[in-house]
Amino acid sequence: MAGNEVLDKLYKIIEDRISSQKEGSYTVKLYQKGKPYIAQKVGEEASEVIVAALAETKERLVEEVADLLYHLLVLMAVSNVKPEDVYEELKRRMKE
Ligand SMILES: N=c1c2ncn([C@@H]3O[C@H](COP(=O)(O)OP(=O)(O)OP(=O)(O)O)[C@@H](O)[C@H]3O)c2ncn1[C@@H]1O[C@H](COP(=O)(O)O)[C@@H](O)[C@H]1O
Repeated sequence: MAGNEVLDKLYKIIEDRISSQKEGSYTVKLYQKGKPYIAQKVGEEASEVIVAALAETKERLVEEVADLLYHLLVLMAVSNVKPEDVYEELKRRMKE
């Protein structure tokens, strides 16, 4: 899988978890706690990215960015925002 396909694939898995309510899924656990809780998790993960960027190793930063991206995708999924919506907005802004 090409690197740029990973977020799309993860988003689809997240959508599947939410629709199937798969047992033992962390995504389902987040979904059941509701959007305010998921939004709060995004804030916490963003703070952890900041700490890692300023005071920890590159490896920790990579892990924290991955945590943030995952939680952001869950928040997008429960808000019915697709990755394509974000890609379109980024393309619209893009200056070359
Ligand atoms: N990419 C991720 C991913 N990144 C981070 N996390 C989870 O995010 C949590 C972050 O840790 P925290 O300490 O902040 O949270 P916690 O204490 O475990 O839980 P809280 O009670 O605080 O919510 C960990 O439990 C990680 O396992 C993820 N959980 C799932 N995925 C992927 O999402 C897909 C669906 O996973 P499931 O829903 O678990 O099947 C799969 O492809 C997974 O690989």
